[in-house]
Amino acid sequence: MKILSAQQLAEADKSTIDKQQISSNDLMERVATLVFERIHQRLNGAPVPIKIFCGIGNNGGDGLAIARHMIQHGYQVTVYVTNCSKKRSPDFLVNYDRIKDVTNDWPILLSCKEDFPEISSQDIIIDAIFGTGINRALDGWMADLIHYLNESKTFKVAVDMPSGLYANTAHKKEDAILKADHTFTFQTPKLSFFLPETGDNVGTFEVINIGLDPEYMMQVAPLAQVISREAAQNMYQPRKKFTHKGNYGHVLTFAGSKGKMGAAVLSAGAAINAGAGKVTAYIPEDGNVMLQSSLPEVMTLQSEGEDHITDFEHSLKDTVLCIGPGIGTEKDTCSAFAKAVIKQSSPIVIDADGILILAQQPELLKDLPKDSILTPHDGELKQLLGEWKDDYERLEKAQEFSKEHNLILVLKGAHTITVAGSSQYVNDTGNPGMATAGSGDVLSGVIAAFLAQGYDPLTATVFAVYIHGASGDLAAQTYAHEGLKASVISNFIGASILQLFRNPQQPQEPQRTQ
Ligand SMILES: NC(=O)C1=CN([C@@H]2O[C@H](COP(=O)(O)OP(=O)(O)OC[C@H]3O[C@@H](n4cnc5c(N)ncnc54)[C@H](OP(=O)(O)O)[C@@H]3O)[C@@H](O)[C@H]2O)[C@@H](O)CC1
Ligand SMILES: [K+]
Repeated sequence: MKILSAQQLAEADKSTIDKQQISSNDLMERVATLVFERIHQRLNGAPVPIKIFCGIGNNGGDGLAIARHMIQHGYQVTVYVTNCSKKRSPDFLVNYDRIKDVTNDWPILLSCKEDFPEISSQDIIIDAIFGTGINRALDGWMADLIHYLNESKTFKVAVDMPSGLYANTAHKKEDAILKADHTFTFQTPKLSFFLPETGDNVGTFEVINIGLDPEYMMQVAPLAQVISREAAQNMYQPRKKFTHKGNYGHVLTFAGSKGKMGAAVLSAGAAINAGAGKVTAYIPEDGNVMLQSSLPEVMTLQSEGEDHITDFEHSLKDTVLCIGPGIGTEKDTCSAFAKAVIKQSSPIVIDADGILILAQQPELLKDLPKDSILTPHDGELKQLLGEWKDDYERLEKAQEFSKEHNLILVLKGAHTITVAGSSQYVNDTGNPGMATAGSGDVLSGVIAAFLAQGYDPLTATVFAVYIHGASGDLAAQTYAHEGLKASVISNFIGASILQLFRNPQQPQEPQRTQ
């Protein structure tokens, strides 16, 4: 699913009105009806007090139209309009009149702090103050209103966007932004929903298809793409019947050191669990017993170094190299790392200490095969790119780095973002339980396994990130977030691939009858 900028959404809006030969107010009515239906499905006529706060632009117009539908269906609604400017949008004005036709009264105008209504914990707040048209930080009593609403303990639903939030530009820390519990957003999610500095304002969100011009939506170059289940289904490459392990590639993991042999077990184990035909773990000598007893399916090669890898003399022909988990940054490990990456001609997966070594020896970057994949967490990313001032600069710097070195960057986080040149792919699977030691080692093994099975580097990466998150989601259904650990996530890889093609309505287990 594409993520568009606020400006692109306004263009899509215009194009829809032209092509579908409807008025902008017809489109607003369509949107408001769709939001109303979703709210009605959930509330089912419940007699809860609902307070709808409307701005004076089109987001406010949406709010007024939603309010009208709710009132006509018997809901207990009070409508407030933030009287912050005389410049009201034409569609706001149409709906301002229409609601009066229904209630025989004008909505309550708010013009200063003293006008703020009392809010009880039973209320539901619907926020239709600002949407994609916000163009500067809120100030004065409007900022106070947002803080006032945030302080209330009530459930808050945002229309299109939480008010005060920009769709795709950076905020200052002190900006007033509504903290919604749920957001109904129109046509495409906004980039700010996925970024750590702003994502928490959105709560859970659902994207409502409001039928914007399909032609525009098809041709527009998005800011980023969210990898949906459908996209992941299309990436999957089923195995063919008359094949053997040689058809599914050979992964060589270069991982582990004394005290961190788990990283070697996890990356090699994940590569096997994600379908690599063969996996060899290249490890320090002392780790051999542990690795062989933990992973009988995996072959080993040992470095002469007993507690860390000190050398690398092996051939990498027809092998996918996955390098870095738990290797440390000893001097001889760094030279072994350099030897291995220089030898390799096909894309390499580089994680953890491997990224730190690259940051220390940036001259190695030019020796990396094109489309090699780096999977840094933010600490490692800062070593590569330096500090950034906000989430957007982080993405810009990552894009520049990716273009300059012809590499794919996997920016790990709540919504992992894969950056390949100017393209960005936002992952929507995964959960906070996956913030656990070794989770990244598993991801590197999964990416390597898909590369080995013949997926192109970008698809291998984006698909692996999706499957890794989906494995964590499935595992969390049994283990809860707290009980998740990296080896458990790895054991759910197969189940998450199966789940890709299961009907979501289908029960996962037979219903038990007592
Ligand atoms: N895209 C689509 O396809 C569809 C979009 N739709 C809906 O339209 C919404 C976008 O509507 P919109 O463009 O009218 O902008 P909106 O968010 O209501 O605010 C604009 C007003 O805010 C003002 N303003 C701005 N910043 C301010 C500040 N800091 N402090 C104070 N004022 C500030 C600004 O005033 P000005 O900058 O001119 O002073 C202007 O008056 C979108 O989110 C969705 O809900 C659907 O109805 C149909 C399909
Ligand atoms: K809003």
